[in-house]
Amino acid sequence: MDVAIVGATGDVGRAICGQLIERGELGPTSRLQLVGRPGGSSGDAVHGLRVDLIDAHDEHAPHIDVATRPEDVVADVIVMTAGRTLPTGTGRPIDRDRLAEDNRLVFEQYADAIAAHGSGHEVVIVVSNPVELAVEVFARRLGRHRVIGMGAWLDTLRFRREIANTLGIRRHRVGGFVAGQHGDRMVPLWSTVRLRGLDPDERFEIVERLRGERTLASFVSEVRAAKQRISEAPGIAAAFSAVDSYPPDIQAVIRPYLTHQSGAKTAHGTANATVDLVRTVLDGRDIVVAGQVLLDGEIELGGIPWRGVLGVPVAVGPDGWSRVMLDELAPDETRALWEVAQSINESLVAWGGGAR
Ligand SMILES: NC(=O)c1ccc[n+]([C@@H]2O[C@H](COP(=O)([O-])OP(=O)(O)OC[C@H]3O[C@@H](n4cnc5c(N)ncnc54)[C@H](O)[C@@H]3O)[C@@H](O)[C@H]2O)c1
Repeated sequence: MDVAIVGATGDVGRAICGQLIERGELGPTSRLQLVGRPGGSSGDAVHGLRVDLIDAHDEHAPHIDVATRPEDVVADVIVMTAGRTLPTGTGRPIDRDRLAEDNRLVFEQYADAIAAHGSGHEVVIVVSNPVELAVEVFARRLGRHRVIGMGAWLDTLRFRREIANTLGIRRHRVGGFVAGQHGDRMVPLWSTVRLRGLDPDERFEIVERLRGERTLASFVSEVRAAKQRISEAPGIAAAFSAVDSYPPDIQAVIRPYLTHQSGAKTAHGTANATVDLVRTVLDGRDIVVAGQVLLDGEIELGGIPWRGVLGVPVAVGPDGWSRVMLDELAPDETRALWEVAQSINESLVAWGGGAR
């Protein structure tokens, strides 16, 4: 199987290339295509990146080649990680509208080229922000089931890690999903949390303790207040310490926010979640992950079959996602998901993404 990384020379793109090879997801008979921007600095840098990756991993590297035109992108799985990112630096405002304006053209350029020149079977994993806009643009051109945004899976892994960390166990013992919009408007689905090795009563008791009296009705305002408080910390180390005092779902939003703001960005965690999804597609079996997908009535929100991009648990296999895997949710979860879903559709219209 072949994988293409659009935006390979960016921070996230490089980390994905490294992890794909180091984790052994692409054997010597596979192909890794590094895609750079025609005329941009990445158009030159992809050639250098290719040599550097071969230098590092010659014994087990896949065949690595380069493309600098959207119409030359060829692979079974295409990872979209090109485009502008949110600025780093503490206290910098987050302007998603501006990001959407800049990146929409990049998304359209690649989506149009893949629709015109591709095999018709590629699965696209979207990393670039705003994830919801990119999913909308690619899904409308390539077909809904072949496009998965990885933001909900990254949010899910962060939520599981914060729960695991609070309990002093490893992340692989924690199950459960995050839905909604990637980032601040994620919806942590506490009702889906599972703890390996514990029976339902024990789990219920632990979740109650971790969560306290809170419901998702206060989640957005809690995140806002937490961000404000950590921004007032006397330094970055103090700000990271302050994060430890919050419940796991709030930590899952503000710790990566602070990581990005610190200037370190979140390239390795993002790459890990992306490579998970690539492996899931290459694996050949249906596996349940969370992802941003374009829904066409698969779930009901606000009493109507919902249409629009939303992060939900989905079964993913070699042809993309096939089914939404949501059992009955708690009332506060349904409500939060509905509010977020409406807000995403409004944003997509404002960003010219063409939500129905
Ligand atoms: N979904 C997530 O969880 C998540 C997490 C982190 C970053 N991101 C997003 O991923 C994207 C990349 O982040 P980064 O930190 O690697 O940014 P970066 O600035 O380091 O890299 C972006 C890369 O995209 C390339 N690029 C820009 N336009 C291009 C085009 N038309 N064709 C090919 N390449 C092009 C640039 O040359 C650069 O190499 C951003 O949109 C960022 O917001 C998403």
